[in-house]
Amino acid sequence: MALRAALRHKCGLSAVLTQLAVGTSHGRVSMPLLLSQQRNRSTASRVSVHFDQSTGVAVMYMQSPPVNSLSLDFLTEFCISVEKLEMDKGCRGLIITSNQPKVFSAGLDIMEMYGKTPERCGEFWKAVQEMWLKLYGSNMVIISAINGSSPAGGCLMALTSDYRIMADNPRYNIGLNETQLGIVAPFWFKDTMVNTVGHRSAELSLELGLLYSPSEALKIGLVDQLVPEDQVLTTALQIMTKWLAIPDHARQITKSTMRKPTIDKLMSSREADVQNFVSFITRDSIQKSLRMYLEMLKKRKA
Ligand SMILES: CCC/C=C/C(=O)SCCNC(=O)CCNC(=O)[C@H](O)C(C)(C)COP(=O)([O-])OP(=O)([O-])OC[C@H]1O[C@@H](n2cnc3c(N)ncnc32)[C@H](O)[C@@H]1OP(=O)([O-])[O-]
Repeated sequence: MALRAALRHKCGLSAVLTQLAVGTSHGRVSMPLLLSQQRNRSTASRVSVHFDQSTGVAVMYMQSPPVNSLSLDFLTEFCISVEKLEMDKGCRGLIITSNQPKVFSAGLDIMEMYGKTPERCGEFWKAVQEMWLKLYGSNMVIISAINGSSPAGGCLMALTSDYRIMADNPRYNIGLNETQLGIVAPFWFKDTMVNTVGHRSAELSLELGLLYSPSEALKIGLVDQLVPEDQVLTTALQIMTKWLAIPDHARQITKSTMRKPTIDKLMSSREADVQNFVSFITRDSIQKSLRMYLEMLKKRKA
């Protein structure tokens, strides 16, 4: 009851305490749950958060069909959910995974960058920054349970985690493939990649817009562990237990020491970064590249 009241007080949003049992398909496990998320009256929730108070671990399922692309609506709901967990002192660990088949996240929603006004593009980019800041600077242990492909912004999301576990399925890929769309990953995408795989691998990866198979991603350190597809979430829960055995304050200060310079760099230039994105993405030549890429995606499907 106290937690329920606290959540209401802190978030100003409805928090629903409920006991649920989650099925065992797609690597999901059964556990008692606290479901705490924003309810949207007109649309289905794009994220679903299952919080086990007894372990202090929340599992966040992205469920925005068809491919969990990061639209403004998705990012808004996602950030509210992360913020609520961050404010809940009982929540020490967060696992991010997907409820969509074959895809973790297709990255930024291309339709948010194509044919939109500069104002709308700016609003969208602020939301992308917000997602990165919330995840990369989180006090929680964050583990990505990557149960499908994860290109571009999907890869960025995974890169913000403390640990990445990917399904060992050669049909999936992960990487910052922005140059293949004719667009440029901003400095903070690049810095997050460099911090993870080192300068040379990041340089090759970003310039060529490489998408890596799970085994290639493991080789360069883009992911930390591969497991059979049906074990991604259960492994994430096991690994989380190890991370939570470290005293929070020591781990959090260490994490902050590692990440603060990268975070400060964006914090000190957020507005300039928005202006830079808007002027770049609204160029005719970039809009043409995006249109061609969208057509290619449709053709590939046909
Ligand atoms: C400076 C900026 C930095 C930018 C960073 C980014 O993240 S840029 C983003 C870079 N991202 C990429 O390059 C990833 C591009 N996507 C893919 O490579 C594949 O979709 C997949 C591997 C994620 C899933 O394969 P699959 O065979 O399971 O699925 P499928 O291919 O059949 O697609 C189903 C439907 O979803 C649609 N749609 C897909 N992605 C996006 C999107 N991001 N957005 C919007 N829509 C998207 C697709 O058109 C199709 O629509 P339709 O025809 O039904 O109306």
